[in-house]
Amino acid sequence: MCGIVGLHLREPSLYPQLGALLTDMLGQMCDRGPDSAGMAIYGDKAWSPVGESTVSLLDCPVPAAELAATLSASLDTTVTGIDLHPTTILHGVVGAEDLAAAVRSVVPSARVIGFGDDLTVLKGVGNPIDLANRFGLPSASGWQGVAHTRMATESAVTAEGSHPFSVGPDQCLVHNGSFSNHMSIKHQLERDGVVFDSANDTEVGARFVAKQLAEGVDLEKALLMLNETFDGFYTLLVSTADSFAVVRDAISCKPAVIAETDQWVAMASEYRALANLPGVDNARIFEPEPEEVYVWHR
Ligand SMILES: NC(=O)CC[C@H](N)C(=O)O
Repeated sequence: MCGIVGLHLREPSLYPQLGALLTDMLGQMCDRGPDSAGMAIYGDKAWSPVGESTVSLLDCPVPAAELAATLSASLDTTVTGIDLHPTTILHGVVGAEDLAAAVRSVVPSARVIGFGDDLTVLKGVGNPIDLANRFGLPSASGWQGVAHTRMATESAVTAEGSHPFSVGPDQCLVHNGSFSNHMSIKHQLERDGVVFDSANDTEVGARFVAKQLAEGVDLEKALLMLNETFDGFYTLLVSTADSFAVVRDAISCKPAVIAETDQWVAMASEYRALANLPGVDNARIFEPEPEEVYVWHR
């Protein structure tokens, strides 16, 4: 299984409710993925302050404040750290790629799991709703959020194997299913210089999409290329600094439902995760078609 939920808000008055709405959606999907969970929030002003970049990392060997002090000295700017075990968040007035590079050099054993101007990624092992509450997701705000509950198929149950996979700036990809040809695609990407963090099949999809985006391909085209390249089962929710997208494989046996109103676009593995959204009774609700790419822009 695995459970996916995502919410792209169009109506700014709903931004303060993003975390509460997403937590309720995630709670409905706990039984689809009890192993571990993760979430990506776009625009929370405490985790990703305006004008600063944010880096999320796993398994930081030192307290966030200590790492932040070291980074502040080496980058000559103020870096702030937040401990949300096992995730650590760092933000500062410095480019996201520069902050991520500095983190990798100061704490090479830690794993960068997200970076960007607007994005915070949180992941962990355990009951998804317990993790969400521990991270403080219910009080998060923002304009877009994605969450995932994992039942592992392709790699061990670890925080690094949990979704989202966020491997490009402000990008996030979550997956229900399993890719059947991911090893050959991974080897090709490695020959092209792409470096992987985990043995997970979903990371291959995320690295493939990130590579296309980095080369200037737009998100819709990148997902069409993914359709042409990847075999297996997949429902994917992919988000970027300004977009929210859904794509499924040709057979589409992994469930997905989309609901859309003037105020928001939401996607989930099952309708029950959408049932409490405000105004859902008047939403346009549909099941995404096989191999069709759906993209909404901010
Ligand atoms: N159950 C699933 O959908 C698993 C997704 C993915 N193959 C993983 O193992 O992380």
